[in-house]
Amino acid sequence: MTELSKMKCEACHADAPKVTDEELGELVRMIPDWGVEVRDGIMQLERVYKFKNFKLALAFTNKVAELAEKEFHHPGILTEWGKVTVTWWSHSIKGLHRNDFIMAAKTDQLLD
Ligand SMILES: C[C@H](O)[C@H](O)[C@H]1CNC2=NC(N)=NC(=O)C2=N1
Repeated sequence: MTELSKMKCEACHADAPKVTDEELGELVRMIPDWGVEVRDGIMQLERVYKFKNFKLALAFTNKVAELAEKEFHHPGILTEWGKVTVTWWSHSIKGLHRNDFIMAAKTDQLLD
């Protein structure tokens, strides 16, 4: 299977399929540093990135924002002193699409 971070997001429509339980099991193993959260019934991927200070946290935040605009798929981002929490889910289907796993893998690549 192609590495997630090398894949492209597909346009996500309201009738796009959520990942199945089986796909979820496979895909989470490909992004081991990410957790699965459920908020208001919406399944989400979440990771907390640690930094030495706020300036570095903000710089990473801006990189994530650029990535989101490039792929036209946008996360929740909480930027704090020394920490950035990134949360991916697909608004249009109120859950997880393959796109969210691709974007989580691409987010990790921003650290390189
Ligand atoms: C209006 C709607 O949010 C937009 O069309 C796009 C932009 N970015 C998006 N980002 C995410 N995470 N999910 C979406 O469904 C989505 N849709």
